[in-house]
Amino acid sequence: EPRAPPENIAIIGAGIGGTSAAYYLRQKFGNDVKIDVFEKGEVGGRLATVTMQGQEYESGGSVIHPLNLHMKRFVKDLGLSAVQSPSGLVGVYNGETLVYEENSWFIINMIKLIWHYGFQSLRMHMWVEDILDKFMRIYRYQSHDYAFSSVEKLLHSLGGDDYLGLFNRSLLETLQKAGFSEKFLDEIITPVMRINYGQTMDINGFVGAVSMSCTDPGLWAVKGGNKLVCSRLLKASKSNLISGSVMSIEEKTRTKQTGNPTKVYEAVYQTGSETHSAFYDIVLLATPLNRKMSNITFLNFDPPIEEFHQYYEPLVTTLIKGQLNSTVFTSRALDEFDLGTVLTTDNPDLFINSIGFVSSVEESNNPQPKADRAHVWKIFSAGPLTKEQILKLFVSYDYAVKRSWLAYPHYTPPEKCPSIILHDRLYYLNGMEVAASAMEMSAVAGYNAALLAYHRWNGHTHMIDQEDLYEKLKTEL
Ligand SMILES: Cc1cc2nc3c(=O)[nH]c(=O)nc-3n(C[C@H](O)[C@H](O)[C@H](O)COP(=O)(O)OP(=O)(O)OC[C@H]3O[C@@H](n4cnc5c(N)ncnc54)[C@H](O)[C@@H]3O)c2cc1C
Ligand SMILES: CC(C)=CCC/C(C)=C/CC/C(C)=C/CSC[C@H](N)C(=O)O
Repeated sequence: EPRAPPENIAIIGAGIGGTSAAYYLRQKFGNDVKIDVFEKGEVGGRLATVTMQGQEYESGGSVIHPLNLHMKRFVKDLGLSAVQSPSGLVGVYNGETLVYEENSWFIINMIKLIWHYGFQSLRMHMWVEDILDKFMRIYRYQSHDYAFSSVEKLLHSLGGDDYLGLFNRSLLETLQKAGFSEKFLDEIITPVMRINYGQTMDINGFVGAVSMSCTDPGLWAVKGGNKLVCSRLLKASKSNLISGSVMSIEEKTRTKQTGNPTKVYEAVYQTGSETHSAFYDIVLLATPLNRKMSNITFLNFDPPIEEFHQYYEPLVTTLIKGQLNSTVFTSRALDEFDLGTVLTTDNPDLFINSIGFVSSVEESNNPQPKADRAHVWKIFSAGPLTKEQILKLFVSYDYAVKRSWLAYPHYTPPEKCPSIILHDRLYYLNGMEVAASAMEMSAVAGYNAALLAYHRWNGHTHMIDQEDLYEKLKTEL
């Protein structure tokens, strides 16, 4: 007889990871289970917007890759729509001059890239494409309900030891071994790592490939804001949103009038000034568990639940409406400055990682800012910008809005991913970020955790950590 479904499930965190998990748990366990989703801040988490002059702009997760099939499917299933997110013409600034500038003519760009870097740009594109092709296998595995009990086993299922090896070596080591030149690595690869992860090529090779995929055409975003996916997933999953902060989790034994005593988890949480507790059969932790980001204490577990010390990179997103001082980057006349995004090399004198022209969440990016007009620009920096620094970058500005984050893991390969199964029916999603931090990665983690919880609840061990899945499913239609 199939086991009766659980009565209560708790998900801590209403970002894309937690809300994806809620969506898939509902699909697997059916309509009778109660799903509570706890959120201490805004639904969406690191998918967030800031408002300037009545317009909303992405301040957190902004672009989605065309091959991110979970995000694509959510937008379709949840009645949302996409807007294109072109970055406009890209330049690379080294603190003195633009070492590379894109041209609006494709053929000119090809000639410039070959002139400066030979065929390395083409080789890089092929390396990234191979890694993303293998990553796409996860969608077939999950569509057949297969789950993995660790991030390492999931990565290994995509491409064996070599794929897992990406995760254990730095991007620098990987690309040096592949024969890429220092000039190409310093002027093209490092600036992309700086805009996407605020780090250098010391990050692991897998997240480096994920980061480089952001140079592909066809990047998009959700019209109205990427965070809408989370609120719509919550609604579609018929979950209960509890606006409160979970402080502790402890395993308890509950005896009922009928039947045997059962093991449950007690979650103690605060809403406003009041403290409450509730009991759950299954708990999913959909937030980074380091103290600064979630501050959840695991009480009386034996053995104790590991402490999480994963350092997350501080990052500040600043949105400024003003007229860019293009003379910072080039001596050319203002009206000849046509770059939409300026990346930077790893120069300690530079106080920004990047600056890019952005449109509101309601419209597609118009990639061609007019140099003589005030636009909204998004700046990523390690710390808050001073007024002097802003006045260096802008001839004049009307508004500046900033949002500070603990944005992504600080990557230090060889990486050791935290466990997904922390205890019998206690699951952790955000270890996936140690492989790569992106909204699609959290959606994959949410789906995987939902499948894992479902199969472990029902004893479907054959659906977990299956070897050679790629070969097994190759013949499936
Ligand atoms: C500035 C920035 C730019 C980015 N750009 C991109 C991009 O362009 N494309 C892309 O794919 N990714 C991007 N990312 C990464 C992406 O946004 C994240 O990987 C993803 O949103 C993480 O989702 P999550 O649900 O795993 O975690 P989060 O979004 O962090 O959600 C965790 C939630 O848990 C809540 N929480 C924590 N502790 C508790 C508690 N004790 N009780 C209750 N609630 C709790 C938090 O408030 C939070 O809402 C960016 C991130 C940042 C910061
Ligand atoms: C998960 C896979 C296979 C692909 C995801 C690619 C992707 C969208 C990665 C996001 C990387 C990231 C964290 C970017 C942050 S900055 C984004 C953008 N450049 C901006 O300026 O907002």
